[in-house]
Amino acid sequence: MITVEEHRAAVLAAVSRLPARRVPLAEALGCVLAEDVVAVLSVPPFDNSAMDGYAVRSEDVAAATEAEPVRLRVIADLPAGSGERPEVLPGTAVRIMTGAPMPPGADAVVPVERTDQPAGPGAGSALPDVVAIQAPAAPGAHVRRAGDDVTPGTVVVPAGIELRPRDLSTAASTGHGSLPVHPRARLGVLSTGSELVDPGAPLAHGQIPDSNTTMVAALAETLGVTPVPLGAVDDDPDALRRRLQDSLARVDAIVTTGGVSAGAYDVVKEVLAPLGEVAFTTVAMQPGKPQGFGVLHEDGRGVPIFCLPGNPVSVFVSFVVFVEPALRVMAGRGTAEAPQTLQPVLVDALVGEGWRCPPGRRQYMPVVLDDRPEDDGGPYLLARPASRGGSGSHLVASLAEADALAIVDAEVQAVTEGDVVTVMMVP
Ligand SMILES: Nc1nc2c(c(=O)[nH]1)N[C@H]1C(S)=C(S)[C@@H](COP(=O)(O)OP(=O)(O)OC[C@H]3O[C@@H](n4cnc5c(N)ncnc54)[C@H](O)[C@@H]3O)O[C@H]1N2
Ligand code: MOO
Repeated sequence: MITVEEHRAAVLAAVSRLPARRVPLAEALGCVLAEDVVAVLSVPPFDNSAMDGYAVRSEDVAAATEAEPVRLRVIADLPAGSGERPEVLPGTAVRIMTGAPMPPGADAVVPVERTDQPAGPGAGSALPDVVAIQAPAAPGAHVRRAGDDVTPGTVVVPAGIELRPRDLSTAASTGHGSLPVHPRARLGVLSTGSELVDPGAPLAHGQIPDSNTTMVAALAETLGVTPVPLGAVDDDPDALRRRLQDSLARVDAIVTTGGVSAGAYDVVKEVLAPLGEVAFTTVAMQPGKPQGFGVLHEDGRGVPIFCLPGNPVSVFVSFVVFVEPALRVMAGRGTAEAPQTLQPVLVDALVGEGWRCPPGRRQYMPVVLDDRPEDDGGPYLLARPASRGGSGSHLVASLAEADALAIVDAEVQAVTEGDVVTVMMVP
């Protein structure tokens, strides 16, 4: 048996960041930006109105009051998006909407509420011949200047960040329709086992719902990875071989579940072990002992393949401990040199109810966390097993109860009430 660290190091040595490519903004959310975003456009791109109202020459309206309004001839209407440039000469005004370009000659906007005209659409929205301005407007009033926010050439989003919705808005408003990113990985998800049927379908004797495909695909989505469901295959070596061959071109990595231990029908091992590219090993952990990992080659590209054990809790733990770090490296979000970038957050918890541990294997125990009422300087969280059945790798239904995985060293034989354990917060 090898240690968790040894297996994870072997995995990380074989994966690398996906090469950067340009993707449309709609596909860039959550991706790591490969190059600085440099503004091509100013924001705003032109002087424009901040209010619905009338574009005027400020000197024309300097003396305007409600009692003695200044009357200006309305020469044009400028909705946002208008490409017209009517010139505002002394004694005239242009009706203007928020976001429309300031017309030449005008240097201020009087909001519609400071005129004799009705506000809003509908009746009364016809363009008047004359507007009575009831308040003065200083030069620049309600005008948003071109480049107020950003001018061309400015770095607006730095390379290396994980793109958030507002970064995408910044890129769009500064002139970009696509960005160079380390793209979302596509993770092929393949379950094996002749006992599997689709979730929700009726079961014949001996059959069970395929819960692994759904869980692995959803785990991928929580990481911003695109799941590519490859279905469930029977314990038939030819069918598995064909499915893998047909799938390689459309994925960047593959997770299989099941078929990796010592059974007579453990088909994943049977098909992949002879290729020599995938090594099968046992890792000193519980659950998740049997593991396969390697790199398949397709068109000059390496496609890492994780062959996880079939038991659903083993799949969950193996995903978090081995697959997630690799996917984070592929996305450019983590590196082997900074382990905290590869896994969910670790915190301490006080044990409220103990459990037994397997000899010689590090245990990943699904636990429920409760807040502690005490404030004695100890951990704020209280941990107890998520399932009365302990850490059996088939106890899939109670996995939903768990908030975290308690990590217990291989030498520990039992965790008892009052111990402090490290727990990994899991999705
Ligand atoms: N003689 C030995 N037997 C087993 C060993 C061993 O060392 N020697 N190891 C045990 C451990 S530990 C594990 S974990 C499992 C791993 O087995 P496999 O990876 O070969 O998985 P399967 O046998 O295909 O399935 C195991 C279990 O999980 C259920 N399963 C499988 N796929 C799904 C799915 N998609 N959705 C829901 N449940 C699934 C399957 O029905 C089995 O009950 O091996 C032990 N045996
Ligand atoms: O290692 Mo297996 O995953 O215990 O159940």
